[in-house]
Amino acid sequence: MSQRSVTFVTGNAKKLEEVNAILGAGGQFKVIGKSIDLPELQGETADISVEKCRIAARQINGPVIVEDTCLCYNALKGLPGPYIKWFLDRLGHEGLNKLLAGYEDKSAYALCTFSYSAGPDANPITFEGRTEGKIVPARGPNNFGWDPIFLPDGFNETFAEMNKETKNAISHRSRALAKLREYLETLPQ
Ligand SMILES: O=c1nc[nH]c2c1ncn2[C@H]1C[C@H](O)[C@@H](COP(=O)(O)OP(=O)(O)OP(=O)(O)O)O1
Ligand SMILES: [Mg+2]
Repeated sequence: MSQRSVTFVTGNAKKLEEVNAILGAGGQFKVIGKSIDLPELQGETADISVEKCRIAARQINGPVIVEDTCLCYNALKGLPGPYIKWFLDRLGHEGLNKLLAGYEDKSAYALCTFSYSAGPDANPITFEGRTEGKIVPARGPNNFGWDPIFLPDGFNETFAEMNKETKNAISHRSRALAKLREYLETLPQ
């Protein structure tokens, strides 16, 4: 079995670490990280991911994957969604909890949308993964984004408290990557 190389364009080292651990497991795929902070559209998540992917494919001039991650509050009808990066940056974990102070419903979901492009002229294809949970006051190490405030359904530990293997088994990212992997396996070598 020969190994396939996949170029993942992201400005986020933690994402790359997880994609390496998930897609790289088993040795079938070799993930090559390219650190470029790509411009992002406003709008629906799938469109953001697709446009990011087009830009990345042009810059790399070859096959690429990218992803866009959302944190969506049900009480806020899906917001902050794709804008979570800026909400987290300005409000912090406490502010992200306070946003829900006026609501009983603390439920939220993490949504990861990968896009794959075969090259600069190809149309990107998207793969989504979603994990349901709720927003809680921060618990656990503050190593990756909003992990300390996301408590996945069925668990007593936040994403930040659980070990990496557990997060990677149930995360939005791993669910999207399972679909992407299946697709990549159908491509000619
Ligand atoms: O599993 C995760 N657990 C906790 N936090 C996370 C996760 N995944 C992304 N995040 C954070 C990073 C950023 O604050 C925002 C998504 O924004 P997003 O544009 O997708 O990521 P980014 O700009 O850091 O990297 P990229 O260059 O791939 O766009 O949520
Ligand atoms: Mg980004």
